[in-house]
Amino acid sequence: MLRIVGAGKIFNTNNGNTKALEDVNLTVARGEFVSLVGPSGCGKSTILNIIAGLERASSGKVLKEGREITGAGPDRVVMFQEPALFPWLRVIDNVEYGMKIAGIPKRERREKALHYLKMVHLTRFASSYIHELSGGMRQRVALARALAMDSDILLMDEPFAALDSQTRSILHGELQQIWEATRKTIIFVTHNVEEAVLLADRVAVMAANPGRIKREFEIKLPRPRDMENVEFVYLVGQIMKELKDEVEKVARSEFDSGWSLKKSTFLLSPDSNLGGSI
Ligand SMILES: Nc1ncnc2c1ncn2[C@@H]1O[C@H](COP(=O)(O)OP(=O)(O)OP(=O)(O)O)[C@@H](O)[C@H]1O
Repeated sequence: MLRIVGAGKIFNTNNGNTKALEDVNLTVARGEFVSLVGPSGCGKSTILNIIAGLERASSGKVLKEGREITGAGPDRVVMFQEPALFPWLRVIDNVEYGMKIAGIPKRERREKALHYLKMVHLTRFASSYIHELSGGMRQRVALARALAMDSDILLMDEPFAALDSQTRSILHGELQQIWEATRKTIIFVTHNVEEAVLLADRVAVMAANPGRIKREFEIKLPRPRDMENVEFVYLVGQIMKELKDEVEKVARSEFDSGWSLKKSTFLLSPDSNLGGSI
């Protein structure tokens, strides 16, 4: 069980202090898949970084199995939008890299790397270099590398945002299979409400200025989920509605006066991906 208890975060910058998070409370059960959605700048990445131990909360705390997280650890792995792979290493060596740093013996890490490359269907490309792969394949290498660390928590920060919708859809399928096979706890940040509802057990909607959790939606639809299912569409609509005020609030503070967000722009965006707006 992972518990964020009353977490706040203040960044001190040259332009003064930014209150990025205030009183964030979130509990994630072992093996649960939780998505975080919210307007741009509401602190989604900051929450992931605090859980990862890459940032310290200014107030409150994060507990994992009752123990306070005070720094980074191999039990929590982060996966970013840009896969950050080493171009001079082959695919297999990229997957092995973290294990090598962790001091895992060569034979064991090779076996594990092959196991996870198989899971992301990239065995054939084990000896390829990164520039020879498409964006989707690179992100699958990053996923294999993250899985190979054997962490029990996978923190994913908009991992598929840069991919085209077909590739993203394939990766959704793979991620669901992997999650079902490994039962890792996943916290998944996305701007795409459909993606959140498709994958998660629970969607936490955040508010901005300061960042906090506004509402949580349990997604009880059976898997694999059908995006055209009436209940699916209804849930996406409900979450979008919850977000709309927040997105408007942020947009108003960022745009000129007189700006307004048309309802149609918001609800009818092609794949519920509100891009930079949320
Ligand atoms: N290292 C930092 N130093 C100063 N301010 C920061 C730092 N990191 C984040 N912030 C600020 O904290 C707030 C939350 O940022 P964060 O990146 O967590 O939001 P986000 O919801 O992930 O945004 P987006 O959806 O645009 O990626 C923003 O106002 C941001 O400018």
